Amino acid sequence: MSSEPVVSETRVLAIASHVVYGYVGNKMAAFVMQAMGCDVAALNTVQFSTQTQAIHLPSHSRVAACFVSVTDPIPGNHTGYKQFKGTKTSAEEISHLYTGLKQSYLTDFDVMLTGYAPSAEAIDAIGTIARDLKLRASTKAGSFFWVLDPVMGDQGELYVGEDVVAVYRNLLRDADLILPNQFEAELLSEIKITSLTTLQDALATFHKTYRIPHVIITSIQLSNSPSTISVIGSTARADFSPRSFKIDVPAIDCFFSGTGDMFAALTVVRLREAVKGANLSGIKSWISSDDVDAKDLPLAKAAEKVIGSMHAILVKTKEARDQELEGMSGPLGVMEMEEDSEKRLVLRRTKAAEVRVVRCLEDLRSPRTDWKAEALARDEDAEGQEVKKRREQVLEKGEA
Ligand SMILES: Nc1ncnc2c1ncn2[C@@H]1O[C@H](COP(=O)(O)OP(=O)(O)O)[C@@H](O)[C@H]1O
Ligand SMILES: Cc1ncc(COP(=O)(O)O)c(C=O)c1O
Repeated sequence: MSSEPVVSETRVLAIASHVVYGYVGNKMAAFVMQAMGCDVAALNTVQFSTQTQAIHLPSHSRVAACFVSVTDPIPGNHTGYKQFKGTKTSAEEISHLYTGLKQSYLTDFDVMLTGYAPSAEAIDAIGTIARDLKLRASTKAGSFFWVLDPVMGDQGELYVGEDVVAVYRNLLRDADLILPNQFEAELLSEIKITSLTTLQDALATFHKTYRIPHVIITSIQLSNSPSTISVIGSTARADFSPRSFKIDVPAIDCFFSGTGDMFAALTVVRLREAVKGANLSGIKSWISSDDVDAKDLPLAKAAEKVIGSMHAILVKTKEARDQELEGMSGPLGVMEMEEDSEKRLVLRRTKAAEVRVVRCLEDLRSPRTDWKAEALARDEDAEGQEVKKRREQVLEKGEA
């Protein structure tokens, strides 16, 4: 494993959550990008005590727009801590903070990375910032690239208001790369992904209808194999049809928090590197022709490295967590209040592991090279090729 070069001179505006404890949102993304040599300006959309995302509050109990104070117990499935406190940044505050940057002429960002935002209004405000940055970059013939992680939910459950979906759909046209998970891709494309064909249809919708040049669906269950996570990426061809690839990764039997943010941050770094720091905006400047095979796309090369780092770090996180949990199977009374018991209680209750990112800098910088992209065919293509092969065999036999 050779040490990888880090990206220099990349200025990123990162808009996502802040948590006091743990590694999700900007706590994860800003750390990763800074560790890899980027200058990061972090604008926080919430300030919470801990991760919360996987807590699925029913719509009627969703908390007020500006202040959150949730106490134990929270009903339903959750993978985060059962309680959290904190505040949400309003749309006005987000715009105000950006105005502050503009007034000081501090808007020369190469990339904007956006993650979780707490309301439709806040997401709208983020869209306005993206458009403004794009306009400013274009008037100076500069480069600007918006990586949009449309954080809305997972595995069939929304953890934002229903009004957020339409707001994201309105913003898609301005994004350069989107990073939905399977559920978010289905919500945005309005296509249920059940096969390679429907997957390609969803990708085609992003490219053709929304004119998004690049898409990575960060996790998808395509086959019936629960032991594999597929990462699917696509860069549009000149006619906006998908040119897609797949990278299969073994699923680790553990829930992690912050993996979406880690994936996004590493993608920013590795994509800049894959195009050798070139202007990311204007797909033509760094993808010369339609002949480039899907598996050789800069997006695919970047994704291979992203996964190479992530998988190594997640394996180590799981090992460390297993060690911590080892020997904790004895009875644990809620009344045991000494520090160790409290910690054990928290560990047991919290299903989502905090990724050990700060302890694994070497894995961030020198990704493993085990995961390779392969071009993705459409079901129909595969079927068509099978039919063609059989026809050729019949013809050969006939001629013989
Ligand atoms: N249990 C897991 N096993 C292996 N890899 C995982 C696991 N959970 C997350 N990942 C990695 O994290 C990436 C992003 O995860 P994903 O669940 O799609 O993020 P999110 O839904 O938070 O946006 C995946 O592409 C995969 O590489
Ligand atoms: C407040 C909060 N909690 C938890 C998460 C979990 O993140 P992930 O979906 O990447 O695991 C996020 C992600 O942005 C978050 O903002």
